[in-house]
Amino acid sequence: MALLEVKNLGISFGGLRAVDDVNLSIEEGQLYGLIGPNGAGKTTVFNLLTGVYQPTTGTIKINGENVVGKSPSEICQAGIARTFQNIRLFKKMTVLDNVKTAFHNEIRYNLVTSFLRLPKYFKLEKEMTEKAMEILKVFNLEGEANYLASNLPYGKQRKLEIARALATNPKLLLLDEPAAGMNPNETAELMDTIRLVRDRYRITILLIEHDMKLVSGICEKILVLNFGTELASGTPDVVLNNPEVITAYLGE
Ligand SMILES: Nc1ncnc2c1ncn2[C@@H]1O[C@H](COP(=O)(O)OP(=O)(O)OP(=O)(O)O)[C@@H](O)[C@H]1O
Repeated sequence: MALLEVKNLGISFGGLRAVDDVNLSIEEGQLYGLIGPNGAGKTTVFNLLTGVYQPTTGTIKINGENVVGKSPSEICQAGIARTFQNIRLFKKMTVLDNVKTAFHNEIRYNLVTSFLRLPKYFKLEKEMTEKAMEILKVFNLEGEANYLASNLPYGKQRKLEIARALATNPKLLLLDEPAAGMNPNETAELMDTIRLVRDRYRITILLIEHDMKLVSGICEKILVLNFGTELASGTPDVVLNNPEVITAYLGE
């Protein structure tokens, strides 16, 4: 059974069919790319997968469970986490605290424990700090743990967003243009980090990206959208050499 199984997914905004009859089957552990020209419907697919929008048609199953109709937080608990095209960190919080916010889904202590600073509070805080530091190490951000997120350079802010999404312990991680605004060195390093994250945490990754070097370098399969519909899908070498894809996207 595929980890993510999407069938006949569609949504309309007024008269515009932004996503139409999209099908997607992603195996556990796969690194999958979602590409297409501007306005093709890629971010809308992410918004549908994460419950931000409710589809007009179709089903979205994660490990066989249909998540259509669930709220974004319920979907996060079901195992789908995401990052955004424009960075959405808690800029006035430290790098460490940004990651720790992600644990509040799973680690809970009641108000009294927290208010009275009971021993359980310190124990859980220590555990969360250790777990967050472990994740920051994967992203080479442990040295900046106590910096304010806003003081990190752009490329590192992007990595911190991925670290925070990963801290929710997802089965499926959705990355919306993770390399946007990065220079070639930062992009190359990000590619290694994404591979490492997939291997170390055994998670499945679906990413939207315009950087074709990144897409062909790390994705095992690709789905191309154009005007909200599927234009092509398959391995990068087949898809990126498809004349229709070149005309619609690469040749634009
Ligand atoms: N909330 C909304 N209301 C109305 N139209 C919307 C809404 N969200 C998206 N759209 C429209 O749906 C279409 C698909 O947009 P979407 O942002 O998903 O494209 P995209 O492939 O992610 O583009 P880009 O690469 O530029 O980010 C566009 O025509 C967009 O204007």
